[in-house]
Amino acid sequence: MDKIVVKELDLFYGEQQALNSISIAMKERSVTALIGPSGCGKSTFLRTLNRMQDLTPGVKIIGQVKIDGQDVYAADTDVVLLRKKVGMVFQHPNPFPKSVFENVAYGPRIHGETDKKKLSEIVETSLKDAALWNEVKDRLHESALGLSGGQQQRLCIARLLAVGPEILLMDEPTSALDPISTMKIEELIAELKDKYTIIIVTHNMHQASRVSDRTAFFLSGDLIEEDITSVLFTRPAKKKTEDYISGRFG
Ligand SMILES: Nc1ncnc2c1ncn2[C@@H]1O[C@H](COP(=O)(O)OP(=O)(O)OP(=O)(O)O)[C@@H](O)[C@H]1O
Repeated sequence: MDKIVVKELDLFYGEQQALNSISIAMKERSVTALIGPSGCGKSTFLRTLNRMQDLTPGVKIIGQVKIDGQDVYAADTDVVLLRKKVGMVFQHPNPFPKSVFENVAYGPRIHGETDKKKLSEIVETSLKDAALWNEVKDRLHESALGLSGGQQQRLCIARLLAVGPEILLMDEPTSALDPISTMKIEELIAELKDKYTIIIVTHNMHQASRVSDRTAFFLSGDLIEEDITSVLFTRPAKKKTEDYISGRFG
């Protein structure tokens, strides 16, 4: 079933158009990778899915984004609920300067959970689901800033999972990590897709082919081609895609 359906989406930063009539559908419980050279609009597109662009002055968006059939840009959309449902992980892990426990408990608390036992359960489950529990269970009350970069990124994922999202947006989640930490995040993505719909921006085509079911290739604000990942990388339909994946530019 389609979880996200985008139709003819244009985005302008002031006068400059950064997305040109993007149409794409993303299935529930699947991983879609967004690839393309720097500045092609991958991150911009990703941020339209949970209205992160609302925070950028001068942005104009035309077209439609529907999640579970609901128009994300409708006037009555509750943006706080939208961001609970559509969580985001960034390029650089950004845990709060608080304990491991408090990082994960933060979201549920904001959404009104006060029961200590319930909070402990949520923290444990979220850390387990983010494949971090075994590494931090004895240091839950130590600062999150003492964790390694890879652990911090998994903590940020646990922090998202704690509020019960359905869609996870990942903007180059491993670009600041070493190869082993990267591998752990990739393994985690493979596990998470049983429950969540995942969209990942990556500069790394090997990563796209390892983690995603479908890949979308962006160029200069256009969605050039979107297909099953193995098809896009072996038999692309468009010349521009072929040039990019064979390393002729970008
Ligand atoms: N806040 C902003 N204000 C103005 N222009 C912006 C803003 N953010 C991005 N842009 C422009 O929009 C275009 C797309 O940028 P975007 O960051 O989405 O590309 P990207 O494909 O994610 O690139 P990268 O891989 O380098 O992160 C670029 O031309 C960029 O300069």
